[in-house]
Amino acid sequence: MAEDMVALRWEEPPEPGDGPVLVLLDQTRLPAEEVELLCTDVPGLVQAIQTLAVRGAPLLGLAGAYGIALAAARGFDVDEAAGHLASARPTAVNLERGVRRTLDAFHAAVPGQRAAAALAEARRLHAEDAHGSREIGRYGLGLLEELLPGGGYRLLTHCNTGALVSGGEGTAFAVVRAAHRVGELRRLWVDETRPLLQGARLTAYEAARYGMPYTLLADNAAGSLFAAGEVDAVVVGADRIAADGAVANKVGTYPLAVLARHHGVPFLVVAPTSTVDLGTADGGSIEIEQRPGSEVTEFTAPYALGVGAQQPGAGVLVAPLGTQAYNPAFDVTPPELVTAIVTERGVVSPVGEEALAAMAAGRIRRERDHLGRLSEDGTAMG
Ligand SMILES: CSC[C@@H](O)[C@@H](O)C(=O)COP(=O)(O)O
Repeated sequence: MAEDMVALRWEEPPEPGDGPVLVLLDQTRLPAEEVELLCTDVPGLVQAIQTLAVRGAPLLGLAGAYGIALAAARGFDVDEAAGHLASARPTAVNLERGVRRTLDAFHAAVPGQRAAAALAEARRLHAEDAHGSREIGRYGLGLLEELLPGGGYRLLTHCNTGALVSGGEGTAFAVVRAAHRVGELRRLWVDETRPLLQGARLTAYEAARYGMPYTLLADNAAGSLFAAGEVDAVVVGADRIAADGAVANKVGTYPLAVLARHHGVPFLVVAPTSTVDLGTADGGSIEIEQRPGSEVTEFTAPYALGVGAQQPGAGVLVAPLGTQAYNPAFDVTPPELVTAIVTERGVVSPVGEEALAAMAAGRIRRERDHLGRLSEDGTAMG
């Protein structure tokens, strides 16, 4: 089995006196080439976040956390760095949380120990993410076994949620990996994920790497696939889950949820509890990132997508010059369309405010809660 890709790593200075480096696998260059991007300052990291060289909710959390550690180690103004990093992209709550956690650790330490404390906290988050990802795969597979007892799953996924977004195997893709490992992945349907093609460029890349049976489709081909009865379950990630269970994820997720409901297919959202934001009441309160229209009006070949090459005019125009484009990066799926949310603590189903709050408070009992049914005292029962 192929090794997991390392999406992000911390490199200590080669010589005393040099600063450490945050090394990112530049996701804008995949699948054409595996190129590393070296970040030595906060503006460089902010640019990498905004151009999607580093992306996906859990990895954004790690990038934010290590960004604070980098700022601290290199003697930059850490509070200023935190402001720039946390606001680099607005929708994935993990980014601001990764920044906040590390910043708090930095300030809590005594002077002289602060840079080390920030780095230790970033490393803790990294390890937690890897561990959480394993648990997510386990719970997700358990849920599939329960919902689809015949095995041989045909799963549809959107965007990219694998090792490229995580310290481990990812979120929704960790469930796909778990199904593949036990020989029950009959087909992975990969939505290409317009306009930046995270499905085609990244998920297909990961699926091929791990020898999965996968097929790529244009996003608008999903309807005919459901109609043909070819999808057993949809598995997607999340960028922010509001207190009522509304899910913000890559644009194109909501239409899949509507299709899934129409065709009676389970729609599973897979995310660490760090993506659940009880401070955001509902889907309407989630800020949705709007991206440049040029991502829609122009085609840019993946191998030319490198950081800096995403300026308007860098690609080939596919619409009349001056065309306005609607380009939200995410959409919101209402909780009533979500069959279950799979986290590293267990499965929440049905999705609702009370169940999510109990889960966030750690009151889901492991092993026995695949259906997430709540007992009188708010704990999950099997
Ligand atoms: C675990 S990844 C979950 C989400 O972050 C993922 O589905 C997604 O929408 C990523 O969007 P991106 O714009 O590529 O950062």
